[in-house]
Amino acid sequence: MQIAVVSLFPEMFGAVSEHGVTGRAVGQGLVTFGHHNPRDYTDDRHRTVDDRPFGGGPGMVMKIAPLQQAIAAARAQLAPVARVIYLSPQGTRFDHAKALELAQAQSLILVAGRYEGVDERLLESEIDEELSIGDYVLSGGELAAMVVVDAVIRQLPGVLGHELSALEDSFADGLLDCPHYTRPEVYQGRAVPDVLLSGDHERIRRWRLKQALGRTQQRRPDLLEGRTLTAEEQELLALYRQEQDL
Ligand SMILES: O=C(NCc1ccc(CNCc2ncc[nH]2)cc1)c1csc2nc[nH]c(=O)c12
Repeated sequence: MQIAVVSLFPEMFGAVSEHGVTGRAVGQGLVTFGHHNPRDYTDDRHRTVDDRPFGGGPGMVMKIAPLQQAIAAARAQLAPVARVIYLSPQGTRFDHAKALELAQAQSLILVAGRYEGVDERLLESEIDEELSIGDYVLSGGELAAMVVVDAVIRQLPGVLGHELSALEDSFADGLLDCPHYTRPEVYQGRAVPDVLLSGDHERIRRWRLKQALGRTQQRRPDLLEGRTLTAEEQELLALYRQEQDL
């Protein structure tokens, strides 16, 4: 997959392109990662990328031309059909389904805004879709773009160790994750649940599924609404509630 970002702060993206699983994917060439700074496409001495809003009001708006030229440069570098996404508080909510969908694309161009946003005519002429990562106010689109990059790269074949880990990623099957433990077996008087030390893999599988179901119901009941529970899951959830005196 080819990814290009259009941003005034390209150096921010090192967080995903130079570290961890995503950094390794870039290093291995599973993903190519480029960036284009609209400031490099300005033609005035002050390299102006923003201007005051028509109609007045606070803040500044990003000018069309530098963005459009940066996007054109990105298009020129990528495979012909690139999906162009603008990260925006006005966008549709990014989720796992969208990450899976974007992972099918041959190339992605992610446009991150600053200031109050971009001239609407840029959106009309260049952007295929707008994505938000949630209902809170960020200082720009870069962090949101990195969230999208990380979630999408993880879904590419060959990126994660054994394929199963992507499937086991409980968001993939709509549940929150179970608790995790590692050495020591007792830490400051707190012991690891015996079941995990039992070596009984079926018992461990059931315990983990019970915990995932119970925690999902307690913390994110909305995730269970769209999900039919198997007979085993219903049984385990009932057990969890008994154990928690729910
Ligand atoms: O560029 C982003 N944010 C910068 C930003 C933040 C606030 C405003 C000002 N909005 C005024 C307003 N809001 C409602 C009515 N009027 C403009 C731009 C961003 C990209 S994706 C994303 N996902 C979640 N949160 C985000 O902030 C983002």
